[in-house]
Amino acid sequence: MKLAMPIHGYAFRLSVAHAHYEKLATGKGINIARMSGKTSFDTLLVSVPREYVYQVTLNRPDKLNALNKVMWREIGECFNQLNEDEDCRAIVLSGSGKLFTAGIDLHDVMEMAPLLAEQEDVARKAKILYKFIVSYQNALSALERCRKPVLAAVHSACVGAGVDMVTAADMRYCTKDAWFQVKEVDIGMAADVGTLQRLPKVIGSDSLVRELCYTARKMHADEALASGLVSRVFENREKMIEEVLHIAESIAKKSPVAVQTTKVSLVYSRDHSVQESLDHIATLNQTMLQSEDFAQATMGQVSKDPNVKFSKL
Ligand SMILES: CCC/C=C/C=C/C(=O)SCCNC(=O)CCNC(=O)[C@H](O)C(C)(C)COP(=O)(O)OP(=O)(O)OC[C@H]1O[C@@H](n2cnc3c(N)ncnc32)[C@H](O)[C@@H]1OP(=O)(O)O
Repeated sequence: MKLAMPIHGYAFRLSVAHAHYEKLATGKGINIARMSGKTSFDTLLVSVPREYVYQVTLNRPDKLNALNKVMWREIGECFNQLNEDEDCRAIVLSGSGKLFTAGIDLHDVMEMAPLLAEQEDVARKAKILYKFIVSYQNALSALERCRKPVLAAVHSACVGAGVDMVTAADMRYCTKDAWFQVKEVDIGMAADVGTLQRLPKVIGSDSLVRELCYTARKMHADEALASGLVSRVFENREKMIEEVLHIAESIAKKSPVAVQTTKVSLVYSRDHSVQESLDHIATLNQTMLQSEDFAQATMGQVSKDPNVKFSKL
């Protein structure tokens, strides 16, 4: 079948965008990303294992990747930068060492008490806490605000703030020894950086969400799969990373206009009515369907060409 596509006016240009980052080859054949803005992070390892695929690894293995103040800040900075990075089309989020993350750094939590004690008045104390909470919320919401799909790859354990974090990701995968724990009630608090807001939308069963959040019991990989928290379970971390990178790569080969508009629309639709969401995508696509990607991808389908290359976005 031949399809005439009005491609005149579309400049099928090679990307001339200025280089945003430099890839540095390492001995392992993985490229360490040097992004615009901050070039490296103290608590995160950022690499480019496949074309257009970034991997962000939580990297405090000695402390089981507990989220300390620096890591909270760097997560927000990193995902905000990747949102802007035209060389990034999909992101794999993983943890280094023994497990994915042990949640918030409990030493930081304990440091809060003397800080609050400096203030006598409840309103002044509350103001300090409010700023903390909102800045931590924003750090994790950066995963969701980032237009590039985020694929969380969880090995061994994902505790407390880790669950807040992965529920802000697009997809979740885990190893067969993995467990998830909404641990906040065990440290005497209601979760406040995403789990209570997003987990009910992810796994659907309100009853199960409440059980997990009130009891802080562990949910193991088989139950995480059955409940829909994760899409797939893998034998071990190595096999999981390999396969999740493969999924990310398949996303990165598609039109960035199509994928990123899809993410924006899915996030919007989760929080709005069907009609509001239909209006929203109609408004987006009245522009996006004029993109060169639409013409190129459609022609690729018609001509059965699986190797259409899309310009950077
Ligand atoms: C505005 C706030 C919003 C956010 C709220 C978030 C809330 C939460 O995240 S609640 C959950 C907090 N996390 C925990 O309660 C988990 C604590 N850790 C553990 O229970 C165990 O470490 C674990 C079962 C995960 C693993 O046990 P394992 O025996 O394998 O390891 P450990 O010997 O316990 O730990 C090894 C070293 O890591 C340090 N560490 C572990 N977790 C944390 C942590 N959350 N914060 C700080 N440090 C942690 C542990 O102290 C060991 O360090 P070292 O003694 O120097 O070897």
